[in-house]
Amino acid sequence: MSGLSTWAPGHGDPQDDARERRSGVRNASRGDDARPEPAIKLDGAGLTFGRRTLWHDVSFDVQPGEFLAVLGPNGSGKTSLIKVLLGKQGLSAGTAEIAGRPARSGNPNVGYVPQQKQLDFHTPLRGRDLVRMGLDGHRWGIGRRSRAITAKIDGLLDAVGATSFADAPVGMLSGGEQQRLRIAQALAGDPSVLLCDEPLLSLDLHHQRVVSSLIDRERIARNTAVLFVTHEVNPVLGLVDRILYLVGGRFRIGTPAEVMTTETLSELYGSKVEVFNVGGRLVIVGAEDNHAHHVGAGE
Ligand SMILES: Nc1ncnc2c1ncn2[C@@H]1O[C@H](COP(=O)(O)OP(=O)(O)OP(=O)(O)O)[C@@H](O)[C@H]1O
Repeated sequence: MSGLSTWAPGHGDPQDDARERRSGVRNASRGDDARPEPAIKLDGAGLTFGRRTLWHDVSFDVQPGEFLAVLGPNGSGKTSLIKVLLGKQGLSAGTAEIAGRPARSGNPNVGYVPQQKQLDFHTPLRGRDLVRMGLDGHRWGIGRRSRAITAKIDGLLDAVGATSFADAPVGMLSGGEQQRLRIAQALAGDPSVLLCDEPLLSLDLHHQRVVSSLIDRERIARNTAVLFVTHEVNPVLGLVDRILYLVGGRFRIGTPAEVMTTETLSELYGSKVEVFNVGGRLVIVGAEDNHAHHVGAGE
């Protein structure tokens, strides 16, 4: 796998400069003294299942406060990357670190929004219980009823627009309503790294905006690093600092302006892919036609 485009912000693109200011990552990227520990670091990482190599030689850092979108066709290994960072999937090669330590399961500094799965109708929990499960018990002394906990949960429920169904059994809620609760749950622990697997799936346009800007506010307020897997980049295009694009064992990483181009994506897919900017929205033509060739690459 080759990642030709390494992160090199500050090429004079005003949008890039704004992104750096928002995320406060300028010093980190230029090797100044104030360089923080990367929130996420992959070094020579590879993942192979049997004879199939999903990706290899993946090296990149995500800085605190950075918003990285991960794109790629079905089966390109996006969810597997998240599983590695959650410590649920071991690498075949290389290392994966969260804040300087090997990725491990149960890390309270990592928030996770899983790919959507409808909860069982009989799940014996209310919405607010689900959110409460995301609180770090050590910090909040879970078990004690505290006003601070209630206020925290109420604030999160309000932020995702879930107050009106917070006391309903979760299994009875729609997919989008459950998804908003999962996002509140993932944010409840004030994570320093937030891993989101298709968090906008099944949300209507209004709630896509609500959820994206909530995640972004959290990123800014707490300098949270966000790794955001999505098939649809447009809802977060104005928020992302960089894009990691995986296709058939290859990848590119860079700013949206670097990665989301006809030239870069055609090279990555190995066939003609066109990127059009239509009123600020990116329309990609040809990628879905071509990805089938690449899903099995490396086998
Ligand atoms: N534990 C495993 N053992 C064998 N194969 C696996 C395992 N986990 C994932 N795979 C395979 O790896 C490939 C990539 O899966 P992954 O879920 O990471 O892709 P993805 O890019 O997230 O796809 P999608 O966009 O469809 O969600 C799939 O073909 C999947 O079947």
